[in-house]
Amino acid sequence: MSETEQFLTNIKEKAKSLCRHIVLPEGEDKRMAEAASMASKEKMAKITMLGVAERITAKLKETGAAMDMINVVNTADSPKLKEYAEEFYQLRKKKGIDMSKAEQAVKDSMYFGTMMLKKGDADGLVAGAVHSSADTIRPALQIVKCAPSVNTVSSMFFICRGEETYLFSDCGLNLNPTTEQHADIALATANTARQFGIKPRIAMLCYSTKGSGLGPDVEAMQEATKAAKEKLASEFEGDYAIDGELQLDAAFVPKVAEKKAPGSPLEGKANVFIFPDLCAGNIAYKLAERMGGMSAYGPILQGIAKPVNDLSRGCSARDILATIAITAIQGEK
Ligand SMILES: CC(C)(COP(=O)(O)OP(=O)(O)OC[C@H]1O[C@@H](n2cnc3c(N)ncnc32)[C@H](O)[C@@H]1OP(=O)(O)O)[C@@H](O)C(=O)NCCC(=O)NCCS
Ligand SMILES: CC(=O)OP(=O)(O)O
Repeated sequence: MSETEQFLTNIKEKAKSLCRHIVLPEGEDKRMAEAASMASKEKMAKITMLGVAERITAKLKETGAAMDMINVVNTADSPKLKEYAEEFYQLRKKKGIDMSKAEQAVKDSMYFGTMMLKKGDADGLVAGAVHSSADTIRPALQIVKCAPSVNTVSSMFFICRGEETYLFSDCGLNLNPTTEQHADIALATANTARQFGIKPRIAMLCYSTKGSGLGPDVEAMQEATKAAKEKLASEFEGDYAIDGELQLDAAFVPKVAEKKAPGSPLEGKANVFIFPDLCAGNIAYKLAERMGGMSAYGPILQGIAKPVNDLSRGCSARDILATIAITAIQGEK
């Protein structure tokens, strides 16, 4: 992992200029305290930490946090519980939730934090250092829901080293995307790239390049490429390139692209990689991070109405800090 990574420097600077309010529901985790402490000292965001207040405060003091930037909420006896339970009940009653279940649900910091976001009591949420991705993303899907005119919430990672920044998707949410979902994922990831100042060069990945391999998965990525091209042509604002189906080397190595995909608009210089399914995406990002020594920030949710971002349970405090910065930028108004 490079200390001079350009992406991290840039997003921290941008987040500082925004100083958004980010809620961390897993406030008792040591890495959360370390990340909150770093964010507070750099005046990167206002932070609310949820859990048992005494334990959180003790950990924050150990890290020398700037306490004027951090609010600690004892979730179990917050005066907001009643209001959040009522709202959660209204949102989920059609799904069979009664008032007593709603009261129980919002005592859980993950649901409490998500309700803070819903009610405008925070600008963004970061969790997943303790909870699995499913348990982090589910409350967001139930409460915050899709952004207007979006059908598919998806997730991506920023994969970084030195001056290099790549976007990988979907690595955390959609198990086996349909053709339509693949097109949504490609569009959403192109939009994320643009939001972070990157011109998207999108590769729709497979084990085959332009028909070199056979099978239903090849056909699926050919269909997905066609649908993604159509969606981008009609809905993406900005300059981009897209091609598929491509193997990773044909997407990423110019000399290999010349051989395997001559005439590809990507010319072996893709920076956005769309994976055929969650197995491939999740394994690929962990390979880049754990064997390739690159930084991996995410899963960053795309297409959700307000910024909620997940983490790997194996994350570091630095990963959390980067995710806080990304969340702040996504919430820019
Ligand atoms: C995220 C996940 C938990 C959601 O599935 P689930 O718990 O079964 O929840 P449901 O299917 O009941 O969906 C809950 C709500 O989210 C909505 N939803 C689910 N997936 C969605 C998507 N991709 N985009 C938009 N909405 C979605 C559903 O429509 C439903 O809405 P409703 O309850 O208001 O009707 C599931 O997709 C999952 O487990 N994904 C993989 C996570 C994972 O293991 N990642 C690997 C490590 S990063
Ligand atoms: C993103 C991810 O893979 O999360 P975890 O490592 O917590 O399963």
